[in-house]
Amino acid sequence: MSGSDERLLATLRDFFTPGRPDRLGVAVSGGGDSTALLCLLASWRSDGGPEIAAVTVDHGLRPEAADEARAVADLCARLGVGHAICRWAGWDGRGNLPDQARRARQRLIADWALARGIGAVALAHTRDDQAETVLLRLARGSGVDGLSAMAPWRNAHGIDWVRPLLGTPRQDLRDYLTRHGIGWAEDPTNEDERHDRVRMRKALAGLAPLGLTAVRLAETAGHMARARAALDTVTAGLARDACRIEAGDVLIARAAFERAPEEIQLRLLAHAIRWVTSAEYRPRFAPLSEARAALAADRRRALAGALLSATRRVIRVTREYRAVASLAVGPGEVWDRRWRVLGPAVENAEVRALGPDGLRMLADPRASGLPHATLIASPAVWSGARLLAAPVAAGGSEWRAEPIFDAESFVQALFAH
Ligand SMILES: Nc1ncnc2c1ncn2[C@@H]1O[C@H](COP(=O)(O)OP(=O)(O)OP(=O)(O)O)[C@@H](O)[C@H]1O
Repeated sequence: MSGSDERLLATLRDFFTPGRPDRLGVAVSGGGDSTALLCLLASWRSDGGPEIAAVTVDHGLRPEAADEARAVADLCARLGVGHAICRWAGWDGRGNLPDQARRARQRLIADWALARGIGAVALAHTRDDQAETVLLRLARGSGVDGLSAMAPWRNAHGIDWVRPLLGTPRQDLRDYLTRHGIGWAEDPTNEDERHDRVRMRKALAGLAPLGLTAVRLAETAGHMARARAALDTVTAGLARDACRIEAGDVLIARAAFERAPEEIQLRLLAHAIRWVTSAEYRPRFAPLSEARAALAADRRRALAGALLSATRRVIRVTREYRAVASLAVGPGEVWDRRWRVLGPAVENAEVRALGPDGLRMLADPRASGLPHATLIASPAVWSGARLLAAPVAAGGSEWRAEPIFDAESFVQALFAH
């Protein structure tokens, strides 16, 4: 084994120390990076590394894809590594194809791992991928979170995704394969200049003589990741000390909020909005910053499906009625990803927002003490235009609204990065 091979193996060992899993999944596209990761993990396995199993997703989008997946299967057979091919046949011809393909791939790989009791899957992103990501994020005006680029570890879809090669140059992996006479597939989209990432890769070559190298950009990502973790910790502290959950709303003690630095205020608001709306992404900076200024001036703002309002003592982040006005599910089903309304079997019963009409039908609309905005966005049971129950707004019926959300998760999610 050459010294270069030894260094690559040491990278893997260091990455997984402490906490080396007994079994590890590896996602292999058949490209150079993931083929090298597969071979390195197989080599480590025979020297004390974890058991491994490999998976390839055939998106069925390029004619060569099936052959490439078979080539990975052949290589795995030679290495004595179990391998599965998952096929994606889900594209409906609409939407952003690369994005849909990536999401489908993640779900397929996670399902593959979960079905085998594999808790962690390794991806082969390299230092060059990291540097390209930083450049792409710079071009979008990202802040600390965006510039921290890809995390070496993250949990999603019920499994851990790990990137042990984030500090390794792509060329080192290609050299490794060449040294060992192992071939790989070149994905033609990696040369297609219609992709921003490809143009960034080419631009990097021109920027390197100015000192803007992949090494430097990856270092920036590392600094930003540490800063991000610190900011998240402070935000979580504020969430723990100054926030409570009421009927699914986030209530923030205003004095404590206003004492916090602007960056922490923005992070807490973004987190509260995401939590209340179950959104995948945080709101964009400009409208978020504008909403913060509006609150400081005692004005309300609707943002990304949430309604933000302030009284003298409390900032309240509520689900916006307009965002849920057209949602309808059967009793017992999840409504707005947040509530499940349960009650007696009634034909034609439907769960919809209470809305202003429903609120007017209540005998005592003020009984719960909750604000108007919270009440109209709360789940209610309807039969056509007839209100059967409003379990959040008014008790005393056979119907109850079970929160799907967990109030504890509001603080805990901030520690999850
Ligand atoms: N079709 C696929 N099947 C399984 N894993 C994949 C697939 N595509 C990508 N991956 C995994 O995700 C990682 C990142 O994907 P990305 O699209 O950036 O890589 P890639 O261009 O396919 O390159 P490579 O295989 O050389 O890493 C890959 O390194 C690999 O671990």
